[in-house]
This record gives sequence, structure tokens and C-alpha cells, in this order.
Amino acid sequence: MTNIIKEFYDVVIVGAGVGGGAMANRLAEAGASVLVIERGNYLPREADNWSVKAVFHDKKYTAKETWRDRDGKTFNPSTYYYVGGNSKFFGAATVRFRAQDFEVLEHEGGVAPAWPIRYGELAPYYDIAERLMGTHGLAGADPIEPPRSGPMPHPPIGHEPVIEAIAAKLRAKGLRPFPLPIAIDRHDGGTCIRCATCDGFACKLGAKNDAELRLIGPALRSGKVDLILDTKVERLLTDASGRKVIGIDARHNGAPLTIKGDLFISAAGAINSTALLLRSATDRHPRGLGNNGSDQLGRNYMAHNNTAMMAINPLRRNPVVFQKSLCINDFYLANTVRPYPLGNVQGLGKLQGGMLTANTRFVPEWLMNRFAERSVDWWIMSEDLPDPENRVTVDGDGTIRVSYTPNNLKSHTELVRHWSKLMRSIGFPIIITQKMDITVAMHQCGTARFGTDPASSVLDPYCRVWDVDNLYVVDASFLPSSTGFNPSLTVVAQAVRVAEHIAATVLKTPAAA
Ligand SMILES: Cc1cc2nc3c(=O)[nH]c(=O)nc-3n(C[C@H](O)[C@H](O)[C@H](O)COP(=O)(O)OP(=O)(O)OC[C@H]3O[C@@H](n4cnc5c(N)ncnc54)[C@H](O)[C@@H]3O)c2cc1C
Repeated sequence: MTNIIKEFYDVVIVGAGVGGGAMANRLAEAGASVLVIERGNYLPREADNWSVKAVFHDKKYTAKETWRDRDGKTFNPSTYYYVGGNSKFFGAATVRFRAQDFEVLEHEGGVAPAWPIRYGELAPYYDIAERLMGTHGLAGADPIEPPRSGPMPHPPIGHEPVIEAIAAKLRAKGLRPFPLPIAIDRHDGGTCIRCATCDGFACKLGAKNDAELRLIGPALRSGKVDLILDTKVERLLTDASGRKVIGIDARHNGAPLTIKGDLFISAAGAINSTALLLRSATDRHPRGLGNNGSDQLGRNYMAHNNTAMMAINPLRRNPVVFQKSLCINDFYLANTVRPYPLGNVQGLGKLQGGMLTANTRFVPEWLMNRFAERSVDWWIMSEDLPDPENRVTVDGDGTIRVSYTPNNLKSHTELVRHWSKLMRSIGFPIIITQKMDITVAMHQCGTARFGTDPASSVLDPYCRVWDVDNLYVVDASFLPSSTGFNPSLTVVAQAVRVAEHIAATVLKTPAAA
């Protein structure tokens, strides 16, 4: 439902994903009038939500959009434009970054830079973020867990017997597997049925704790936040001085719409926020908003080195349904395999044959189905590093271009190799891997990094654009390093921190804790 909207708001938020949702959620308590503008609509709850054919082959829910790569080759990004953004399809792993991620961290392929804040500054906001998202997990179980103030909001969801047996075998080999922190509605009275169509699918039951259900929904119910749908923001309008955004130009169902306001938040996702700031160029900001001092806007694009792995025992069926319950961080920092960080391993939503064949049509689906019935599946994720030449730009015809060459690959290859070896040693002799390519922009980040120096960053430490007084960016663009973890909890925590800052310093009313 689209509210009747006003012509002027105290705060205008572009995008209803986890960043925009968290911001709206917190500012709803601050006494300001808030508008969220979303280019998509609500994702319908229907049978196709759980159909491999609809989701992976027909790409029914994927954005109908074409981007270009560095060489000008077009591709269809697997990204989602709905209330809730990409979190409608996320795997709900809601993991804190490590204390070490906020410091300079040396990798085999280069250096991950220090953040302008330390972990301790974000820790209280991680507490709020876990509460907002409804995370299940076990405090103290992760061997490299950063300090935290108390237990997770909900207890761990537990492992199915096959996963429990694998965890025991890994423990026998000296590893320290632990329950993956996960945001699903699995507490007493919750609606989650632990099905196989969670990670990569939308939840037909509304039992996955995505941004629509946990952040935007409560904000709207407060009666203090308006939401307008099917409205793509095309430009941020600045005043003659260039220091102030005064409004946005958008297309609402194709028709032009202008909305004015006092404070503007871009939360359109790392790639779309970059495109929006670039498209808002003026004489005062010839290279786009936030790009005068540093020329960093759009640069340092990161998305992780990601591999999906099937570890198969051809002689034994695997009856597991929900396997996204286990996590391994033994290789996250310098480790016994190599003296450098390698990354994180976590259970992947149960693979079904058609999911992997969607992009590799030469493999017969019946064969993949046989494998999937006998596999345990993993998501292997390693940090990629900021490189100014990996960048998001907008071509002359308005098309987004993502120029990206993966880096720090040795660490990822080592992790995949070592995990394959481990899987073979515990009874899974056949390994199939698929490395994610540029179309998989699910962990996009880094294109408007925050920092203390306007010469090398786009945002200040509270995510305000350096050379525009009333413009903030609160999606995954702000990350100065991608770390080796899923980003959404950190995006929520940072948005909560920024909302509190805005409420206290600009709106002069403390946002609720
Ligand atoms: C299959 C999949 C699995 C994932 N699994 C996990 C996981 O387990 N754990 C985890 O932490 N992360 C996971 N992620 C990543 C996670 O979903 C994202 O990091 C997170 O949702 C990003 O949030 P965001 O607010 O930065 O951007 P987005 O989610 O991209 O939200 C941006 C919003 O802005 C809207 N928008 C864009 N441009 C405009 C415009 N011009 N005008 C108006 N509106 C606009 C979009 O429609 C969207 O709703 C997964 C993602 C996918 C796709």
C-alpha cells in the first residue's frame, strides 16, 4: 500500500532495504516526519516463492535490469528491488564482524585498511541490530567472537542429525564449529518451519526476518513513517551552493515526482547509491555528489570471493532439510593452513539440482538432483580487497557499469582446497564447486567508504557525505573493507548508530535504544 504522501518531509530515505529500513525504524521514534521511497513494491507471497524454476531458471523476482562489466559485456545482476531489498532473498546469517576487521589486516593478496571506528564503538549497535533482526545463536561459541555484552536474543536453532554428526567429526579433527547466528522466526510461537527454501528464496510464510518484516513493517505501524512504492529516485537536487540537498526527482510509476525535505539518506544499495550520487552531478559537483575531494565515489567495489560447494557421498542419501546452522571460523584469521586470513565457511541453504544447473545448462538436471540428494552444501566466503580500479560508474546511456577484477584469490583458493580435503577426509569423496561471478552482487559494498580523511573517503565517520551537509549514505557502500562475513547485520548496526547521531545532533531528539 502506498500512503498519501506530503510534498515535504524532515527526512527522506531512498531505498527500503536493511540500511533504509533500520534508519526508518529508528527515526520513527525521533519525532520527525519520515518518507521512505522504494523503487519496487511488496513481494507477493505465493507458491512461486519456493519454486526453483521460478526463482533460479525464470528469474521471476530478479531485477529486470542490465548492467555492463569492465569490457562492456552486458549481464543481468542477481539483485532484488522490493520492500526489504535483497534481504527478501537472503540467507539470514546475521554475523558480527571481528574486532580485527576494524584494524589493518594483512592478507596474502594485500592489506585490508583500518576503519575510522573500532569494533567497540559499533558493539552496542550490534546488540540493537541483533534484537531488531531477531538473531538466534550462542554467545561465546565462536572461537574468534568479538566481545559482546550478553546472550544472543534467541537460542541457537540446533542442528539436524547429519549436520550434528559433521560437527562432531570436525571437532575430532581439532576444529571449533559453532551455531551460525541466523535471523529466522524460530523462537517459541514463531512461524518458521525449517524448510529447504530459505537461503536464496523469499519466505512464503513471512518467517524469515528480512527488512520488510523486522524494520520497515514496525516503522510503518508506528504511524510516523510514510512509504511510497514503485518510485525510482533519479537525482538528488542540490542548492546553488552545492552544500545542501533540497529535494529528489523521481519517477513514480513512470510519472515525474519531486519531493522536498530537510535531510536525505541514500540507502539504495552500494551500486545504486553510487549511481544515484553520480547521476546527481552539477557544476558544483561535476563528478557526482561526495566526489569533489577524493574521487573515491564508486571506487573500491567489493563483493567477496564466494564459492558454493557440494560435498557428496554417492553411497548415502542426505535427508537434511535446513543445513544453514553450522559455521566455521578456524581459518578466518592466520591459521594452521596459512599464516594469513582465508575466510569463513558456513552451511548453505540446501541445494536442489536445478539451483546449480540454472547457470550451467550443460550439466543434466537429473544428475545434479542425484548429487543434491547426497550432498552437504557449503558457502565458502573470503575477503576481497579495496582496489580503486574496481569501480561502479554510469555509462553515457545511463547503464550501470561494474568494472571488477577479483583479488586476494590465493586465500580463497586455499580455503576451498583445504575445505575439500577436509570433506573428503570425513566421508564425502566427490566435491563440486561453483565460484560466484560478477552477476552475483549480493555482498556488494565499499563504493562510498567512510573515513576520517575527506581526501580518501566519501563519507565521514557518521556516514555523512563529506562535501554535502545534509546527505547520508547508510547501505553497504560505507564499508572500507568487505571482511570475510555476510554484511547485513553490520549495515543495520551502522544505520542504527547513524540514526542515533542524526536524532541527537540534527533532529535534537534521542532515537529510541
Ligand atoms: C541470495 C542472497 C543471499 C544473501 N544472504 C545473506 C546472508 O545470509 N547474510 C547477510 O548478511 N547478507 C546476505 N545477503 C546480502 C544482503 O541481503 C545484503 O547485504 C543487504 O540486504 C544489503 O542491504 P542494503 O540496504 O545495503 O541494500 P539493498 O538490499 O539492495 O536495498 C536497497 C533498496 O533500495 C531500493 N532502490 C535501489 N535504487 C533505488 C532508487 N534509485 N530509488 C528508490 N529505491 C531504490 C531497492 O529496490 C532496495 O529495496 C544475501 C543476498 C542475497 C541476494
